[in-house]
Amino acid sequence: MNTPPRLAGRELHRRFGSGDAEVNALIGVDIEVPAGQLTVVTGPSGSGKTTLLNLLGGLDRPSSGEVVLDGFEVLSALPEDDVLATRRDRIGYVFQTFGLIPVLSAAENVETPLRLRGMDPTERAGRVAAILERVGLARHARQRPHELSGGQQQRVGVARALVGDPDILIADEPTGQLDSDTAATIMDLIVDLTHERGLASVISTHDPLLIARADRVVRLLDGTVVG
Ligand SMILES: Nc1ncnc2c1ncn2[C@@H]1O[C@H](COP(=O)(O)OP(=O)(O)OP(=O)(O)O)[C@@H](O)[C@H]1O
Repeated sequence: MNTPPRLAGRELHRRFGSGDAEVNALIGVDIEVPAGQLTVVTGPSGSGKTTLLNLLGGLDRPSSGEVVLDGFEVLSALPEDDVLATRRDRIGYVFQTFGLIPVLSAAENVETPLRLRGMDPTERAGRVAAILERVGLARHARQRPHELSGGQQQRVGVARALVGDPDILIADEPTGQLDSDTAATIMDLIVDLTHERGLASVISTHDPLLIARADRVVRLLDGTVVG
């Protein structure tokens, strides 16, 4: 029997607005995001990439269609509290603009999701140290975001996304603010962590060099999959 994909979108439609102002951002999108693979969503500006990632990550709900976990759990139909619990326990998010809290150190930023879970301080400290080491920032743990380069800030972002040991990673244009060399190193890190940890990773990008590193590519145009 085939293993169902960790994360899938089935016949996803998302409409915004109504009447003359109605926008069909997604029109019947199917996507599979298997464990241990990096799936890249690409397409021109306005093609629906952010809308799709927001649905897959439980940050928004489809107008119709389903987001399905492990072949049976319909994330898009769960009550809001259960969506929040799934997001907290199973999904890590990386943002284009890093999303770090300026007054907190790198380690404190990474620790934030563990605090929200109520994890005890000793376990928190161990987990934070381990993931900072893995992303190459052990020596920068006490620095604040403004003391770090863009690439280092995004490493903090990746560490924060993964410190809680999620099995799904969602990243919307994670390298959009970075120069091309730095973007490549962040992409390599995401690819390696995806394979090491068996993550079902889905990221959006315009960058052809980054698309080339994907295990799977989904191309969007005007809200539909074109290849
Ligand atoms: N909240 C919203 N209200 C109205 N229209 C929206 C909303 N969010 C997205 N859209 C529209 O849906 C379409 C898809 O937008 P989306 O942001 O998903 O595209 P994208 O491929 O991520 O673009 P970019 O590469 O520029 O980030 C666009 O026409 C956009 O204007």
